[in-house]
Amino acid sequence: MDATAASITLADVGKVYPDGTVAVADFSLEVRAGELVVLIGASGSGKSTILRMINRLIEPTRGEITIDGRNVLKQDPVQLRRQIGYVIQNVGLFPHQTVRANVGTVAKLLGWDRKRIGARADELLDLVGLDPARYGKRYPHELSGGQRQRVGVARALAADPLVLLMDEPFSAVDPIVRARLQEEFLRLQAAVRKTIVLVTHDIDEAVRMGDRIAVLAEGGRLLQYATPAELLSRPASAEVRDFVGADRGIRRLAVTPVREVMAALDGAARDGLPTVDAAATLHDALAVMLTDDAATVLVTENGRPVGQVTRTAVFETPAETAV
Ligand SMILES: Nc1ncnc2c1ncn2[C@@H]1O[C@H](COP(=O)(O)OP(=O)(O)OP(=O)(O)O)[C@@H](O)[C@H]1O
Repeated sequence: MDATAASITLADVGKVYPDGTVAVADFSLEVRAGELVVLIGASGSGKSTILRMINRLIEPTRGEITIDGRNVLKQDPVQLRRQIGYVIQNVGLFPHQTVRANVGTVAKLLGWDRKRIGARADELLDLVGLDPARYGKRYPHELSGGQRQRVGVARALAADPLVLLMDEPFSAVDPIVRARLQEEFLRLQAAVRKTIVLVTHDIDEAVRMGDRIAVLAEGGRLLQYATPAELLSRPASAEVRDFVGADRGIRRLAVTPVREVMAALDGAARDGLPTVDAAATLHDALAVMLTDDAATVLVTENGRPVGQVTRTAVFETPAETAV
């Protein structure tokens, strides 16, 4: 298969556990190929259940799930899982196997020869920033929490899956390591462009990582499915607004491009005004304004001024959807 990523569709999916708990009532979502979608919501809202239905660790009680148009419920679950990377909170590395063997697990199950498995494991360790010569022969207990998490990601990517499912992948490490792992992971994702569904309860992580964010309430009720910027500037309901938090205005700055709020150049003197690139965020523009004590910055594209942003415009919130 040439494709490196696949679209995922969940249509009217539900899960009632044998004890009668309706974990997910009726959930639908489309994830585009190569997109990183975050599922976020209160504890018990059904996030993990939804994630695990995609690789059939949990069998849905209703609805249809397709990956690139193929119904996952009609595929052999073991075969299916080998094409889907899965990363969980405490990684679940095999304690008695070396790092290299852990990373090669799925490739081995797929019947690759030893040389190819070894080469692939080293390539993946490199990719997640662990020197194979230094770490390949170690055992999981000889690594830090952050390093273990990287091995988990390398293992999930080893068989080049079309889809990656991640359940609170960064929550077991301290905030500083977490931020670094998130950043590294985004760089990795820019290179491999997998289709990723990531579960978190951390709104900052969702905003930083997600191309789109699905906000869930109890029973897998989908409150809003939107880009981070849209979610923060136009929460669809009071429930979503409460969930994304009081400091959403600040978060919005980090995900809104200056391009979205810039005004036309007004003929007045531009000499000496600080500049930001059109690809920069409002957060960047504000930082420049504060550093240079300026009320206006010029927005440039390929070095030429194309617009301007004022300090007032930075803090203007677009009209919210009525609630
Ligand atoms: N095996 C099970 N049997 C019965 N109920 C279950 C089972 N697993 C989960 N549940 C229930 O289903 C609901 C959804 O659980 P799920 O783990 O999907 O939520 P979550 O959003 O991932 O929660 P958290 O953020 O706390 O991890 C919860 O009410 C939970 O108690």
